[in-house]
Amino acid sequence: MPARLQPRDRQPRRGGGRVIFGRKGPDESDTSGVIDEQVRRAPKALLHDHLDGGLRPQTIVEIADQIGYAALPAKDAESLGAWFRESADSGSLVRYLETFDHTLAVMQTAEGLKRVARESVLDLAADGVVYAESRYAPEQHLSEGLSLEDVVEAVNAGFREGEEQAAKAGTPIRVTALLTAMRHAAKSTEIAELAVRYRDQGVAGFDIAGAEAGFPPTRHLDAFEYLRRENAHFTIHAGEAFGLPSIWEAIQWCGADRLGHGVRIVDDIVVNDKAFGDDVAAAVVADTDDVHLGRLAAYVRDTRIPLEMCPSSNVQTGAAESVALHPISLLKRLRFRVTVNTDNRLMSGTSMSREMGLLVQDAGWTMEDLRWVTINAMKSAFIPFEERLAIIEGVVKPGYAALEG
Ligand SMILES: O=c1[nH]cnc2c1ncn2[C@@H]1O[C@H](CO)[C@@H](O)[C@H]1O
Ligand SMILES: [Zn+2]
Repeated sequence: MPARLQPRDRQPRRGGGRVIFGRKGPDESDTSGVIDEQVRRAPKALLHDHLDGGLRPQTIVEIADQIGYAALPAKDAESLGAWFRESADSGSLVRYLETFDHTLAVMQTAEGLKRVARESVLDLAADGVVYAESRYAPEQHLSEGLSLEDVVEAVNAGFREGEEQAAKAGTPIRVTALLTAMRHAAKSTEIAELAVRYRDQGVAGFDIAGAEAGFPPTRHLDAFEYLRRENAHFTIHAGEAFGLPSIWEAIQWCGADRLGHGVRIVDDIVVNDKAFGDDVAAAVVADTDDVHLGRLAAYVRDTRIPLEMCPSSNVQTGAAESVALHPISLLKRLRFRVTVNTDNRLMSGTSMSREMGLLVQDAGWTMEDLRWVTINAMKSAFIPFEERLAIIEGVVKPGYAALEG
């Protein structure tokens, strides 16, 4: 029997009763502002954030106006932001992905890409993110004549400007790019080669994204085998809208370093002799002694494969019922290599602070848990080991220590 990792009585808390570093605040009814501020000030690391899913609504309106894009579903920033959140709330990944047509439309020029990239860095830095991997699919930005190289260089220029401005504003951040290939398309080897060509110029790795059902990871095996021969890093969106076969292929056929979402790994976990999905409410708070891992789930945990989990996004696409009942809390207690991410800040109306705040408020997470997932994320980042260590030791640990004091 594995050692019990958490006391049996830890139940998800809804609203009030928030916990700061494992203790309740002095006045329970008055801790929400304190914890929100603590979470915002805490150093955060983000591995899974789509550049084309994180635009400011105002920027979309302004660029659309400049380039004469007339198909926006709303004319002012506020209603446009609401439109994205509501449309993405469909319960289906395919419908969720349709909203990207409008963000991609304003990201077809070097100027547009650079602006979006710069602003995303500033927004993340202002939210307390100190390290981010930002992903996008270069093949989706070619409709106005840019080459793949033009796209990567424009985004990199925006990231560098954003980093400079953020440092000047007293919120230093390091941002690196992941190049995504779309899983329904046939450009993955070309994009993998692009990622390797720019590996020393701001690109840290590769990913595949898009509709999961019907497009298994092995469809892109050539790209993954090429990347492995090149000693390059990659993650795969798997186990979000499709279950275990997708995760198994991503790891055991393709050799993914990390999993994007991976939330359906719970399909290989039995809790109280029942499938996770049979009684999610009981499973998510179950005693870890009552949990049995199948071979794939055990492999993922044993080999410390990082899970890039995105609670709000999963609720919107129907991959999870709610943040309170999201499998991330059980996986955290089972000590999987769990990380917390935003996925698409625009479509979910979210930020790292909001995702973390929701886990505290709705699922009973503590600041200690947030520190743990932040260190998990830094350990799993695609930048070199000593640079990861420098951020953990020089930024994350002191940042949390200062909050605790
Ligand atoms: O959660 C997701 N699952 C699968 N694909 C996604 C998700 N979020 C965004 N994209 C897809 O990735 C592309 C490049 O950034 C986006 O254009 C979108 O189609
Ligand atoms: Zn994603």
